Amino acid sequence: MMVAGAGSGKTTSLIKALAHLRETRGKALRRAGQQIACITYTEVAVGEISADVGVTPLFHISTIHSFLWSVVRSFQSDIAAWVVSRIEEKIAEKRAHYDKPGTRAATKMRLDQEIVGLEAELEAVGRVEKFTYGTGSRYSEGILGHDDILKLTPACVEKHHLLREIVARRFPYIFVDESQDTQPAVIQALRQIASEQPLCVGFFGDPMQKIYGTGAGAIELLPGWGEITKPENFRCPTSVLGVINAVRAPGDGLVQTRGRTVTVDGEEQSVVGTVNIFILPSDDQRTARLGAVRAWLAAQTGDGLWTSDMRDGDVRLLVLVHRMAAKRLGFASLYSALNDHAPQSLSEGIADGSAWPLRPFVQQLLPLIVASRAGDQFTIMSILRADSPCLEPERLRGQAVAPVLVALQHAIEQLATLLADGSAATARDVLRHVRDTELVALDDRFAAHLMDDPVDDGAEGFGNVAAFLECNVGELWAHRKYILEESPFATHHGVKGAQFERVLVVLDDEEASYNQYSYGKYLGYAPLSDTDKANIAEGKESVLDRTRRLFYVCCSRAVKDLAVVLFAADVAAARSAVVDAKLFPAASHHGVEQLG
Ligand SMILES: Nc1ncnc2c1ncn2[C@@H]1O[C@H](COP(=O)(O)OP(=O)(O)OP(=O)(O)O)[C@@H](O)[C@H]1O
Repeated sequence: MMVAGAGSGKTTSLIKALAHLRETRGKALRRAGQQIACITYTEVAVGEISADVGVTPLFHISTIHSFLWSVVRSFQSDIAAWVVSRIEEKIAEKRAHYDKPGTRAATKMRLDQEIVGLEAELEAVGRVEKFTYGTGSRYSEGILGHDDILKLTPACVEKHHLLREIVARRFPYIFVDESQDTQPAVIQALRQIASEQPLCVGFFGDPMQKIYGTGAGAIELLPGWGEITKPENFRCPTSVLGVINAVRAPGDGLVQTRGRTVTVDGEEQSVVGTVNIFILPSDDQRTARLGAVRAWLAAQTGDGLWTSDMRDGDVRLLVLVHRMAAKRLGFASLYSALNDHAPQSLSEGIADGSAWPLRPFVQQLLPLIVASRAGDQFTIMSILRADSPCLEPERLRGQAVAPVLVALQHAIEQLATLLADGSAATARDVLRHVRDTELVALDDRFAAHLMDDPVDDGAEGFGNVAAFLECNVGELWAHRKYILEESPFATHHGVKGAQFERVLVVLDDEEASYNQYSYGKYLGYAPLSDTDKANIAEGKESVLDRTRRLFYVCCSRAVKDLAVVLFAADVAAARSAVVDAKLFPAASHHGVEQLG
C-alpha cells in the first residue's frame, strides 16, 4: 500500500511497477494467459497510463466500473438474480415508507405508483435475455448503471468462491490508483480474494485526497501487507507547496518537502512559482472579474498564456459544479433543464453528452454542421450513411440515388441556417426539421415531444426533456465546447490526479448551492450549523473536513502558478477570515481594487 501526499509520484510509481512486472514476469504471465489489472479513476487516466506503459494485452487498464463489469459480465444468471433482489429491496423500502405512521396521503399515492412501476419492472426483467452496462439503470431494458456495477460485483464476489478464484487466476496482480476514493465494498472484495487466493493487490492513495462520500479513505493494513510512503512533492513549486502544507496541517499534519525543481546549467534549482488569492464581491460581475483576474495574473507573472482559452495554454479554471461552467460558457438553461429534478440518466449524461436527448446533437447534427462549414464531404457522408433512414439500402433499392442526395444536401443547408450563430431556433425546431427531412433517425422518445401540442405521456423526465427542447441552439454549441474540453473550465472533482501549469480555483458557495461543501464555513466567515457543530464535537466527518480535502486537491494541481478567487457577499468579513486562516502569505491577498 502506497500512502503519500499530492504530487509525490504515486501514479508514477504505479507506472514503474507495471513496467517492472512486464520486464520480470511478463513472459510467464502471457504464457499462462494472465493479465495485470490496473484500476484508475477516470477514462483520461486510463489513456494516460496506457500511453506510458504501452497498450499490450498483458495490461488490463480500466476504470473501476469497467474492471468490475469485465469480472462479472459473463455471470448472467447471477446478474439477473441480483437485479431481481435489488428491485425487491426497493419495493420493500417503499412499502416500509408507506406503512410508516405519519406518511402523508399524497406521498402514499406516489409510493403506490412507484411500487406498481417497480412490480412491472420485476416482471419485465424476467424477459431480459442479456444484461449490459450503460448510463443510468433501466433494468427492464437490461441496462445496469454505474452504481449497480459497484454493488453487483462485490455482492457476487462475496457469494461465489468460483468467481474469487477466476479473478485471482486471471489477474494475479491488481493495482488500484486513487484508492482513497474506491468504494469500501470493492476494497473488501479485493481483500477477500487476497486473503484466500494467490493475489498481489497494490493500493496507491492519499486519504487527504478523498473527495467522494463513497470513498474508503484510509485503508487498514492487513497482516502481511506493507506500507510505502513518499515524503516529497515533485509537482508543485515551493510557494504552492507552502499553501498546500498549510491547508493540510489541520487534516493529518503531513508536511511535504522538496517541491518541483528544474536543472539550469547543470544545476538543480527550486521552482518558486506564484500564489495569489482574490477576495471579490459575489455580484453579477463574476464572469468579467474572472477575466480581469486572468489579465492581472498574465501581467504580474509575465505569462500571456494566463489569458489563453486554448488547451495548450494549460490554464484550468476549477469550478465546484458544472452549472457554474455552464453559466459562464452560455448553456445554463440546457444544464438546468437536464439536471434540476431530473432522472439520473439525464443529469449524469450532461457532462459527457451521453444523455439521450443530447445524443443526436452531440453525435450527428452539430458534427454535420462543423463538417459542412469545413467542406468536409467525407464526414457528412459517413454520418448520413450510418444514420439517415433515407440512405438505408432497403429504401434505396430501385430508386435513383442522386435526387435523394440532393434532398439531403438541401436539408443540411436548412439545418445550417437553424444552427447558425445568432439563430433564434430552439432544439425542438431543429429536431422537427430532422424528423421531417429524415436527415438522421431519431430516438422514438422524441416523438411525443415533437407533436404540435405535446402532452406529457408520463415518461420519466418528460418535463426535463420538454424544457431542454425549448433551449436556444446557441446553448447546444456552448455545451459542445464544454464536452470537447475546448474551454478552460473543469470541476473541482474532475481534476483529481491531473496537473496544470496555471490553476485558478473558483470558490463560490452562492452559485454552487451545495451543502456538502462550504468555503465560507471552512475559511471561517460563515456560521456552522448545529449539525456541523454536532459532527465536529463527535469527531465525525464534517463539512470542514470535506471542504479542506477538496481545496487541497484543487490547489495541489498547480505546476507553476496557483490563484484562488473567492466570491463572497461580505467581502470585508471574508478577507479578514482569509487573513486569519494564514493559508496564503499576506502579500498574496488581493481585492477588487487590484483589478482596475
Ligand atoms: N521521482 C521523481 N522525480 C522527479 N519527478 C517525479 C518523480 N516522481 C514523480 N515525478 C513527477 O511529479 C509529478 C507528480 O507525479 P504523480 O502524478 O505520479 O504524483 P501523485 O502522487 O500520483 O499525485 P496526486 O496524488 O496529486 O495526483 C509528475 O509531473 C511526475 O512526473
